[in-house]
Amino acid sequence: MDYNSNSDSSNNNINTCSTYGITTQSNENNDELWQSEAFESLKNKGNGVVELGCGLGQISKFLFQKYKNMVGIEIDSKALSILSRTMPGFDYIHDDVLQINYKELCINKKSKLTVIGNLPFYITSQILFCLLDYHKYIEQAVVTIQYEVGKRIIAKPNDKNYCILSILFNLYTKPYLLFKIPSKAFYPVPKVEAAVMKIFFKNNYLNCNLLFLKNILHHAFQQKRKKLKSSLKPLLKTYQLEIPSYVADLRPQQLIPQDFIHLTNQLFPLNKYPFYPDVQTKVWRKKKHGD
Ligand SMILES: C[S@@+](CC[C@H](N)C(=O)[O-])C[C@H]1O[C@@H](n2cnc3c(N)ncnc32)[C@H](O)[C@@H]1O
Repeated sequence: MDYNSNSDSSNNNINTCSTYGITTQSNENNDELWQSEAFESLKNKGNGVVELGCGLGQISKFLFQKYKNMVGIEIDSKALSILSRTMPGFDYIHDDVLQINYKELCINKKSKLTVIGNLPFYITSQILFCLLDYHKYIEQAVVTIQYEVGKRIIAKPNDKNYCILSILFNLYTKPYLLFKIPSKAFYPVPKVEAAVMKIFFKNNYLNCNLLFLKNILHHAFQQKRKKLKSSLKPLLKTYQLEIPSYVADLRPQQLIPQDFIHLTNQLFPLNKYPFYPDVQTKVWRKKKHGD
């Protein structure tokens, strides 16, 4: 099966910071990223620029110079109280990034969103799934994440990192793993390596019942060493369906992302299992998170 990816998961294609003129030894030098080419494409005063976890403003101070209409989201009230003194005029929302309604934010800002952030590692995946649920309202994202998560996002079929994140980010976005940031660039030094990702959100929607797509992906990747005829058995049994012969003996890592859409439509066609994307807006996020 052919796989036409926009990214390359090989280590060779992951630049080091110095490729971007960023030496890696100090926070000061990493600051250059936030003033750099990563945001060249923004045309206005940054109406749609949203910083997730703005903290004490280490990144915001650079962004705010350029994008006066940006907004930061931060859960820590102490950080915000300091920020409001050090950066007067900076607009922020005191809330959990997982509870924000990004559709409303997009409408209020009259602009698709550019999401920026040095993401809190403990909820990186949940934030990424949340952004996928709001993909229609987001133009691009530039985020620091764990390097391992970045490798999973850009992984291709048959790569050991190929997983649900790889499939969804391929379907909804064009993801690029730009470069690694050495741990010592952070304080306190994290146990894992970090990397910067740039993600362009495609202007499309997935034409299938997303809840069944999710179900199929979960069953398939929960037991990813098994053939699909075995891993999907419980789901197929519930709906009294037969697995199509062309995928029966394959394992999930052998399918390209589009194959999963195709399979979903074969097993759960929209005319029998309708799906209303504007009503069912919470698909990829965990149920307990906000809408
Ligand atoms: C890695 S720090 C980045 C801080 C700052 N932007 C920087 O780069 O130095 C992550 C920030 O996200 C905030 N944060 C953590 N969980 C959050 C959540 N659920 N919603 C909003 N902010 C959160 C933390 O308080 C912290 O300020």
